[in-house]
Amino acid sequence: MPDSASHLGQSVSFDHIVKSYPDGTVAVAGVTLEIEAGAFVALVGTSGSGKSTLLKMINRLIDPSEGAVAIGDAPVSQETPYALRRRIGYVFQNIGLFPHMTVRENVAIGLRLRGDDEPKATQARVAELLDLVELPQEMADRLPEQLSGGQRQRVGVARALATRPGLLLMDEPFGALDPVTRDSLGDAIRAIHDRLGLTTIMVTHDMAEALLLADRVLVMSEGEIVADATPRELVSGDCGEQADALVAVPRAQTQRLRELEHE
Ligand SMILES: Nc1ncnc2c1ncn2[C@@H]1O[C@H](COP(=O)(O)OP(=O)(O)OP(=O)(O)O)[C@@H](O)[C@H]1O
Repeated sequence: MPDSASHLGQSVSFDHIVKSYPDGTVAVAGVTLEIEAGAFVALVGTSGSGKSTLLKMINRLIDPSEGAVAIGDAPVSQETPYALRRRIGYVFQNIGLFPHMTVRENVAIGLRLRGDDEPKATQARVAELLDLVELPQEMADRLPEQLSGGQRQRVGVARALATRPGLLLMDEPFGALDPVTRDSLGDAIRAIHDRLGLTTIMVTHDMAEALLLADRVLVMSEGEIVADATPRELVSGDCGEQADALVAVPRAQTQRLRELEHE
């Protein structure tokens, strides 16, 4: 059960979205889809398939050339990018913490920007967020350079959730991490998603990660969604050539590990 009504996930819709650039590149070539409130969706595909472009059109880091994106019933184009981003959590690879600010200051930055900086309340909220991302409280006074890569990503998640957004966007959030850290952070994110009742959209090129964490997997190729299926459906096959090729990678690895066990 979600523990905080104020986070409440929202639906996201893409209506005939195209993004093309002056040099003729078509990054997104006509995407229409609806992501239901509360879903954990993974966007997978090979490099250059348009995943990041599609994600960044939700928080207006990129505006579409054609079509409309909406959160709930509200078109994102009607809100200023600044206002929009204050209510959408965004986590990306190498999270971009401010190096001269402590963990506490980094986590609280969104609260401060909206004028919500009463010291006691901020302190309490930061403590709550550190608990949520399973970081020890004593790390609040450290600088980012005094943390491991995985710990820094956890700070990034805490910062993204500080203002209680209902929507969490993640672009390769575990990209730079070792496999063990990646795995435990993935589990932590999924638990946070469930606990807060968020809508989460995660870009990854790792099909295994998508299959293990998401409820629904969208496969992109050359700017189009070529498969839209649950992990179970993807593993069963028949979700199209590109999807099958991506699923074949973790499948072959699992098979090889099984063989090693019996050698
Ligand atoms: N400013 C730009 N001008 C021209 N083409 C661009 C621009 N930005 C992105 N592209 C192109 O748009 C396509 C989609 O890029 P995008 O970053 O969305 O892919 P991606 O699937 O997220 O890739 P990756 O997994 O490598 O991050 C790519 O071919 C990229 O080169």
